[in-house]
Amino acid sequence: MCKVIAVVNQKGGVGKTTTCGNLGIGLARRGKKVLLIDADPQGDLTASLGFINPDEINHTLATVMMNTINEVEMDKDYAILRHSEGVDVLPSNIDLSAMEISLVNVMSRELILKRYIESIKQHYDYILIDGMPSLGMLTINVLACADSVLIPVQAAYLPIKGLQQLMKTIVQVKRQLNPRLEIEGVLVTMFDRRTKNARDIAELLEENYGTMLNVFVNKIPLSVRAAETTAKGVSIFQYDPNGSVGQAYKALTKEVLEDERGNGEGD
Ligand SMILES: Nc1ncnc2c1ncn2[C@@H]1O[C@H](COP(=O)(O)OP(=O)(O)OP(=O)(O)O)[C@@H](O)[C@H]1O
Ligand SMILES: [Mg+2]
Repeated sequence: MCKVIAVVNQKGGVGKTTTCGNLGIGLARRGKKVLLIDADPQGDLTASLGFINPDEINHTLATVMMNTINEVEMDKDYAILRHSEGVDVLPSNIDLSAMEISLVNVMSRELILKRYIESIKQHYDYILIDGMPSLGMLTINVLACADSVLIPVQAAYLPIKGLQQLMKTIVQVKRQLNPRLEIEGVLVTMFDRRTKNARDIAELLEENYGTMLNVFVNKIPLSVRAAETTAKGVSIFQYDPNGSVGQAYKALTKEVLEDERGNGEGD
């Protein structure tokens, strides 16, 4: 059984891409067959995995979605790139912006990505989707095809309003498009335990959302190492396996896998 996890938050720069890449590679290191989908026209996930010029890639999520709309057959490897650390990557670039705009005129436009995912999911244990910082039609597509949502939240700043808006969208998608959508959890990122502000925000999150949402026990510490990996095109496990961020993503991977076991699946 394949599980599709959407990494989503309409707030920018909260650690979505970093989490998607490192959790995905973390799961692959635990023997899982993983596909990472870059669903952001910025192409950050694509670039951070070492495919440094996303705009020069011809076959991307945009062409995959266009082919899906036009019912053009694709083989299962169409547009898929392979990363040296054992994950498959479906890249994106600026073409995805035009794609999102053109969705306006398409029938069942919320479900295009879902149609594609259904056609390839038998080949994977996990599909992780890196969302863009907006709640537009692409994000709706991402939520409509996911089994669960992982919400990274930056420890320095808690946008309660933004989270409420996100929850509202998730509830709407659940009601109208995807009844089985669940919350995987809220992940505190860039956590600096030395600052009172960060500790307060972590506490606030627990207090306000702890009963409704699963707040991951493991927080991702603030560390320049996390940012440095991006430039190297590798995961934190390769770049700095024993550092605090590597350990935290390893623990997060374990939490995600344990959750699976709790549902009677997993390794
Ligand atoms: N734990 C961390 N410690 C320090 N810096 C981090 C950490 N995690 C991510 N960063 C850096 O913070 C910036 C934002 O992270 P990232 O790109 O993952 O966020 P995002 O939510 O995907 O952003 P966007 O909304 O633009 O897609 C990046 O420069 C990244 O390298
Ligand atoms: Mg990103």
